[in-house]
Amino acid sequence: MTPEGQQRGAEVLRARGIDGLVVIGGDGSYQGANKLSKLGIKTMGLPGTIDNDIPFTDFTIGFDTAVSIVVDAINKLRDTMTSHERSSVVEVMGRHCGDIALYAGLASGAETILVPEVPFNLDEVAMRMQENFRHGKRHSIIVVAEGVGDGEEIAARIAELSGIEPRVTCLGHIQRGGTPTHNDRVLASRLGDFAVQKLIEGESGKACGIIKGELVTTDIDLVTSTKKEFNMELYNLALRLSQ
Ligand SMILES: Nc1ncnc2c1ncn2[C@@H]1O[C@H](COP(=O)(O)OP(=O)(O)O)[C@@H](O)[C@H]1O
Ligand SMILES: O=P(O)(O)OC[C@H]1O[C@](O)(COP(=O)(O)O)[C@@H](O)[C@@H]1O
Repeated sequence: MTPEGQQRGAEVLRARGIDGLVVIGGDGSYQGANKLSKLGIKTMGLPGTIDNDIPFTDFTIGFDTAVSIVVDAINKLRDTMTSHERSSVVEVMGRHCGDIALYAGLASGAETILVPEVPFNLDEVAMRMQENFRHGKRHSIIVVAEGVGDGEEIAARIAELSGIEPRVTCLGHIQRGGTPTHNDRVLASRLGDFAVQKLIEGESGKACGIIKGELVTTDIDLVTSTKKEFNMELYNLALRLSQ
């Protein structure tokens, strides 16, 4: 947004007597909130994105719901994969962040999880599928974060390398809609209340988050200039459990 647009935004808020603003969103929303705060509007950011890609919070509002939709879909797919002895590539959202793939893959016992944060080798994936097949496990679920590449292309390459042709399911915008989980509702309620409390106490230019169950605020400048760290511990756990 242009500086004029930001200035106009601040003027409109003042003219309407709005003395505090809670902005819910991701990086773009936080940039806007930060600008408004620097123009004298008391502003707090709340992390709202299905991707869970905002640093200084363990979870973002919407992430739990998206993960639960993916887990539900994989549970359903697994029934046919086992009965028909097939494999599936499931493409999930997360253009730059593999958290949806990681949490949903771990929760649903996916055999392989491919995320943009961790380099991978499709030869190894294919070899593992063939080995499993030889040992009698004739189905496989491969969860792919969209940031890694196109699910169809990945499936085609796996078929070439392994001789096992996976079905592809791209969950797309299904992951973004529907009824929020109770975890998301509780998180949103707690964070919303906390943001308003902090505004009343006079804080501004901060983003609210939850770290190890505790509600925290962090300077928006720091949040927007930091990349969220990928949880390698969970990734390695998923890898161990799938072997
Ligand atoms: N520098 C900025 N100043 C003011 N508003 C901004 C700025 N950057 C982004 N925005 C506004 O924030 C909103 C949300 O940003 P967007 O990138 O679409 O989503 P997200 O918050 O999920 O990253 C947009 O309407 C955009 O106009
Ligand atoms: O409609 P598109 O362009 O595929 O966009 C979907 C994008 O939105 C996201 O779901 C994130 O959206 P939110 O930050 O609004 O939750 C990404 O995972 C995905 O890349």
